[in-house]
Parts: sequence; C-alpha cells; structure tokens
Amino acid sequence: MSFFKKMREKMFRSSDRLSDELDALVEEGASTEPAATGPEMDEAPLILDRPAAPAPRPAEPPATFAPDPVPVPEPARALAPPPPAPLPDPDRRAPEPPPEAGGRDREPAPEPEPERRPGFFGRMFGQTEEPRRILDDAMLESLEEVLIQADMGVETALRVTANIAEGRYGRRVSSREIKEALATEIARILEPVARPMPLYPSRPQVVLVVGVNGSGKTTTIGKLASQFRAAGKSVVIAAGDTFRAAAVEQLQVWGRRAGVPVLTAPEGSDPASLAFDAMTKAQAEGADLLMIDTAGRLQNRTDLMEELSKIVRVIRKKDPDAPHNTLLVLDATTGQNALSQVEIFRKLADVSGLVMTKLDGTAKGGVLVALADRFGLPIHAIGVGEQIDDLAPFDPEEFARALMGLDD
Ligand SMILES: Nc1nc2c(ncn2[C@@H]2O[C@H](COP(=O)(O)OP(=O)(O)OP(=O)(O)O)[C@@H](O)[C@H]2O)c(=O)[nH]1
Repeated sequence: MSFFKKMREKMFRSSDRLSDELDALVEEGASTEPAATGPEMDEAPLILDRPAAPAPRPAEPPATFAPDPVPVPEPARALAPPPPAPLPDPDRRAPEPPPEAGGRDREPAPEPEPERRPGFFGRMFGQTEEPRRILDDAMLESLEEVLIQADMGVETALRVTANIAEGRYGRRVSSREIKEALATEIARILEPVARPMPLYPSRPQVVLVVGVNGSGKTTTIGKLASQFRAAGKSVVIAAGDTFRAAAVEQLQVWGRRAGVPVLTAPEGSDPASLAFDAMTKAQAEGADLLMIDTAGRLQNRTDLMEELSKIVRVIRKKDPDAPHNTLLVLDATTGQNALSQVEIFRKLADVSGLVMTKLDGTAKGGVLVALADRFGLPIHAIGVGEQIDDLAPFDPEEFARALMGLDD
C-alpha cells in the first residue's frame, strides 16, 4: 500500500471530520438555494492569480533524510522544494472583486444562471449532479470556522479562506472542488517547509532530539535509527533522559529493534557527561550518526535550559559544529499547544527542524499548517503510528490531500 493510502487511512480522524464538515457545509447551502446554477467552478475564469503550479519536486529520498553527500554547511538545497509563489497579503481579508463578480462586503454575488440539466445521456445513465453551493460570505465564514476547528489557527484559516475565494467568489462550487482548492492552498503553505533532514559529511553527525515528555522523542529516535540503519549508516543512540528509568528502557527496546547500540547512564546522572561519552564512542567507532535523547520536563524551564546548553557545550568540545541538527518533536494531538511548544523550545535550544508525531490519532492535523505558516521551520518527518515504519518524509501535497480526505 502506498504511504499516501496508509496516511489517508491513519489520518482518518482529521480527514474524515474535515471532509464530513465540508460536505455538510455545501449540502446545507445547496438545499436552501434556488435550483438555478451559475457557471461551475471548473469553467469559471480565474480572474485573480491562482498559485503557480509548483515545479516538480525532485525524486523523494528513500527515508526522512537526504542522501549524502551533501555539502556543508548549507542543508541539501538540491533536495529542497523550489520557492513557492508568494502568498497573497495576509492582511487582505478578501480578494479584490473582479469586475464581473461581487466581492465580500461590496456587491452581492452574481445572479445565478438558469439551471443546466444533465444532458440526454446523463439522464439516461442516471447521472446525478453533486450538490453545489454558491461561495458567498456565509459559506466563507463557515469555511473559516471549519478550518479553525481543525486547529489551523485563526490567522491561517482566514488567509486560506481568502485565497480560496479568489476567482471563485459567487460561483457554485461542489464540496469536492472546495476540498481540492483547500488542498492546493494548504500544500502551498507547506511546500517551503517540507525538507528532509539534511545530512552532513561530519562523523558523527550529531542529532539532538528535544520535546516535552510524551511527545514521541524516543519513538522518533527509534524509527529514525532504523531508517538510517536500513540505509547502511552506523548509528549510536545516547539515552540522555537520565531522570526517567522508563525512558531509558524504552529507548533500549527501540535500539534492539533497530539494531543500534544505546548508551545509558545511571539514573539521575549528568546527561551532559553521557553525551560526552557517547560522542567519544561514536567518534572512536567512526559512526555516521549520534542521536541524543533529552529530557522534556518543562516544569522547570531554567533547569532544562541549563541541561540542554550543557549537553551542547560538552559535545562542542569534541566537534565545534555539533549538534548538526536539533529536532523538536511535537505531538499533533496537543493541537494549538504545539505552537507554544515551538516558542518555548526555540528559546531553550537552537531548533533546526520539526517532527510531528501522532497524526494518526487526532482530529487536529491542521496544526501543522499553522506551524508552517507561523514559524517556517523545516518539517522533516511525520509520525502516523507506533510501528517502526510509521515515520515518513513530510510530503506537503500528500499531507494536504489526506487532511482534506481526498483520495490519491
Ligand atoms: N499513535 C501514535 N503514537 C505515537 C507516535 N509516536 C509516538 N507515539 C506514542 O506516544 C507515546 C510517547 O512516545 P515516546 O516516544 O515515549 O515519547 P517521549 O517524548 O520519548 O516521552 P518521554 O520518554 O516521556 O520523554 C508512546 O506510547 C508512543 O508509542 C505516533 O506517530 N502515533
């Protein structure tokens, strides 16, 4: 099964809810409007600019990281998607009305045209028209609400909705068309941040993994380690959350599954000292990658900040460029809370990229769009389950379509 299908199935809570709400929204309006129809969206001239179709992305790497060699110090630019078409001004609440179409708060939507019935063959074969609804202010407001409910954030929901209205305002649209249009807009926002974790020639490449307790750090390290191993890389893991014996044990289980050594230290010992030992071992063995798990106790931020900066200080004694990546792992089920976690962790550590986990267990998948829109930090991978292969590169188009409940 393609990963898209798997993701679509696993993201059922997000996509089904959104999809159902969009269907309901269109059907509701369709039933109360006159049977008359205007030009359907497909035929409507797009008066204002539609987003430029993104240039084809280069072939996907096999895993959530870029194949080496990749020059230092810039992340693998060749694999980064092309710059997106500029987004319309976020402050603009609604598009400029085209001369022949009404704009929000200005003129009413154009008079609907007489209904176009299905042709003879259409009637003969029982073709039924899908419900359509005029995209007017009321529908745009409902759309905004649906997107906000999906945790996309107010600002992002307003912008996406305004962009949807461009060239479609006053037209009769089906739920499928709205979903397609939303998926295109969302993919546009996500495109610039969808970047695989860059690989550097440094040995070991040090990846510091941060995030609150339970966000999925350990699981993500296990999944990444397994993917790197499968790609022929040698990996060492350091169980840097020395305060939680359970966290260390869990990491050992993942290490065994991935066939990767896990360095541990006695409970309560200094994580920086473990990180230093792990760095020494990884260098001595010529390991390609050292992944360091860290504690996620936000209750005492000063302690955590001191702990993280000490880890960074000591590993820099061995390699002044380390850590090469600082991954922040976020749990999608926390919804809007993920936004504040990014703000906090950016102050605690030099976050270089994000991994979003648990997209399979939530109706809050839209938060990823809000994150991309607000912070512009690279999103390297997404987790859609607890199994070792449930971590995938972040593909904006697939994600946007899965979020909208659209099929392949
Ligand atoms: N459904 C689902 N569960 C996940 C995913 N990623 C992690 N989990 C689960 O989330 C729980 C917490 O994951 P951990 O990897 O232990 O999180 P952590 O950040 O290391 O947590 P601490 O060890 O408490 O710091 C575990 O039960 C994982 O199996 C995912 O993508 N989907």
